[in-house]
Amino acid sequence: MAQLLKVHGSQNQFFILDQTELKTKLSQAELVALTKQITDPTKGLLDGADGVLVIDHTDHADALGSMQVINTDGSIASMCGNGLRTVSRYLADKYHQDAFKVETMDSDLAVHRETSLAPGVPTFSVEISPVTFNKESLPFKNLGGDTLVDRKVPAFAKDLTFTAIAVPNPHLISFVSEDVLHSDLLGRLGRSLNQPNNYFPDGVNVSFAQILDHNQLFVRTYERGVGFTNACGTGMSATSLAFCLNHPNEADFEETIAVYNPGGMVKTRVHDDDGSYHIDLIGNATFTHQIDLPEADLHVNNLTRAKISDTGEQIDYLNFVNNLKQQEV
Ligand SMILES: N[C@@H](CCC[C@H](N)C(=O)O)C(=O)O
Repeated sequence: MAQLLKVHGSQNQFFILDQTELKTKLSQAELVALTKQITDPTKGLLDGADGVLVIDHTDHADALGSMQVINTDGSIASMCGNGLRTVSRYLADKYHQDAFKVETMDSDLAVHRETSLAPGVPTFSVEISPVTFNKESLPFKNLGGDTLVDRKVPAFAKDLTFTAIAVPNPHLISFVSEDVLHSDLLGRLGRSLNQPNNYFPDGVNVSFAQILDHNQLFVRTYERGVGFTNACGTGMSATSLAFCLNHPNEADFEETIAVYNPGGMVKTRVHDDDGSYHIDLIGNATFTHQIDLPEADLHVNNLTRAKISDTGEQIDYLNFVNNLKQQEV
């Protein structure tokens, strides 16, 4: 039998597949086919998900494993912050270690177990880096400069300013009013920049942020390869950096920033090492279900014999979210 886990970070939902536990690893084409099927809200399992996180062996020093991120549409992402927390918990439990690195597409990232955000809510901190702003690394074009930091882009919206940051997956960020946050602009912009367009040839994750207070944000994201998501970890990290850079009187480097999102809340800490930035992303790593199915079925993308068991962890996560709401009232 093979095993998958249904997991989430701030209710950004994924399936975890550990290739090292299989007799025969899935090929890349099989992984993509499985992702498109299992994450589909109607044809998949457990109302689908935003992607699949594939764990494999690594030979990199200090790393316990590697993580590949496959978005629900089958595209590959260089990073996933919420997903990395859940992969970190999986590897921490498997190898009985609380601090180590995980190999991702562009870099080996330091992760560690953190004090729980709430009872029964396993919590991990993950490094978000490398951070770049140049148009080649995002990539972007036709935006009138080599970087885009707190600048108006009338083609995107008349009265808003935008910041583009790669962490290393690409993010476009704007600080907006509550009305704009809940308008249809984010969806329209996200959709148009994630089909063939004149600005972001590889697409881009688009986040709108509302400043709630000093070192406090609410962030909503339209994700590349996914659409609207409950939360985007790299998006909230990139937005925290933009918060420190563009609103220096309202946000502090090296201090904890609370980032609320439709799926809950995470904490970030933005570090400035002489103009080179990295971010700590701290939040839940919840396993909601275990799925057992014959390994042969995974290879042919047949989910009909999957046996699903509930871990019971979601109740504790929802208590954590309900307590956040009570604190806000
Ligand atoms: N939800 C993720 C980001 C997933 C990748 C993204 N859709 C992309 O294509 O860059 C996160 O938590 O960071």
